[in-house]
Amino acid sequence: MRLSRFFLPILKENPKEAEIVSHRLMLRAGMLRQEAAGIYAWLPLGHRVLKKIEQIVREEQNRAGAIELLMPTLQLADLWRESGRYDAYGPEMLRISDRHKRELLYGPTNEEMITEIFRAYVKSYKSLPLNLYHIQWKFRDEQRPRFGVMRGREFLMKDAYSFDVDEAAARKSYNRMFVAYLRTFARMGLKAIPMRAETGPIGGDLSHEFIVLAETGESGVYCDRDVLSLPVPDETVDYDGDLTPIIKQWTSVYAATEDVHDAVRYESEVPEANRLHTRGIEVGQIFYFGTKYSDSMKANVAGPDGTDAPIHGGSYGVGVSRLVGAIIEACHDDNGIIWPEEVAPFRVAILNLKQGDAATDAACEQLYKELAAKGVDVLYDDTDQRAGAKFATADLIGIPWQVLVGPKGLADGKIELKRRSDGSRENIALAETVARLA
Ligand SMILES: Nc1ncnc2c1ncn2[C@@H]1O[C@H](COS(=O)(=O)NC(=O)[C@@H](N)CS)[C@@H](O)[C@H]1O
Repeated sequence: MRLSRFFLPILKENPKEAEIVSHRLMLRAGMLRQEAAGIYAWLPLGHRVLKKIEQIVREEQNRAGAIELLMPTLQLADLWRESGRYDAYGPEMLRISDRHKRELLYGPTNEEMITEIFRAYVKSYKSLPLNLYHIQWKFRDEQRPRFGVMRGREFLMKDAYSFDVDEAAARKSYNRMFVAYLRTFARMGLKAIPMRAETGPIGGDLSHEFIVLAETGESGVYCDRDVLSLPVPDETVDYDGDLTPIIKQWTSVYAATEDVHDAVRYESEVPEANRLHTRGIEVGQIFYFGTKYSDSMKANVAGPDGTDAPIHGGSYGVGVSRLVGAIIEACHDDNGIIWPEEVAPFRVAILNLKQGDAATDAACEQLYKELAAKGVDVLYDDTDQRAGAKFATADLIGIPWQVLVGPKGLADGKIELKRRSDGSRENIALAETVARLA
């Protein structure tokens, strides 16, 4: 992409409404624009990151055996009356009536709808286990939307729903999602710690929140520092195998959100030096809720003995749009964002330090073409800004690799390669650059 033809409305000043660094940087880096309280337009740079995050979530859900579909954002109120949640959900629910005065709502979550889809088609235990998911916008009329995408009103969620014949099978589905979440967040360069959590309006009695430690996080957390160095399963993990050793390893080290914190256990189990009481950002939450929805909505299957019984369910959410902010909270410095390579909007930024100089322009064009031909996401700053402004922009928007091309270096056949994450620079031969970055 040529920056001269992109749409990147960088802000020079810090927007006053931004209270936390991720909100500030998303606005300054031209990633996001507020259209209403808690409702955002995703500008091109932000949209590229959102899509990269979404794709990692999708890949790990698919690897764990979940099957993608897409449910609508609008749902019939009557569907929620079946489960009894229509009134229970409270003011966070956006209630809508259409031209025929039919009562609808903008879905805050989809347990009822996925249960309706399931019960319409699945009648036998032989079709289980089943895990269906989608990546869809949600609406929750938060009292106080704040911190940008961290607590929005319209936000993007991956929500998966598992269906099993009994609790034992449902716990296996839960464990598959637990492991998939460990992998998902690690691939984004995050340390997200699974912590025992409250179940709240979703229900059930087993839930883990996946928390990224960050001072600005809304969740208070207590954990044993050792949990930060546990190994994340690699891509050879066998989702059809026994995952309990992994779950046991990750749940035997103390880690709990403040609403389920057990001070006595914490004090007795966690050595003083290992105690970590801090804050964190909840980037995902998983629930086992048994027959909560299948009872009320009559989602039954015939068991091996032929008798009908309600399925055992679980739901598994990831805050896809919240993750954009969470990653910035975890990966930034005074100059701006530092994108982990897997989610960066572009992998390489080419900075032409003397726009208009024939040799420099030619070298940049050549590099741009060759890198693009190798499928590398490149942003070529071909604007007529002076070099200092180009450095500042590249640092602000957090592109992992900067290729600095100027007449002095070119005279020796060299360019300067800068790594955004640690600021390290090295002079390399122009001819080597593509091989280094492709
Ligand atoms: N207001 C919000 N703004 C941005 N992200 C949010 C918001 N509310 C929740 N999320 C994200 O969505 C994830 C899942 O939301 S949840 O309420 O915990 N879980 C569910 O809704 C279940 N139905 C999972 S399928 C959360 O972990 C959080 O990362």
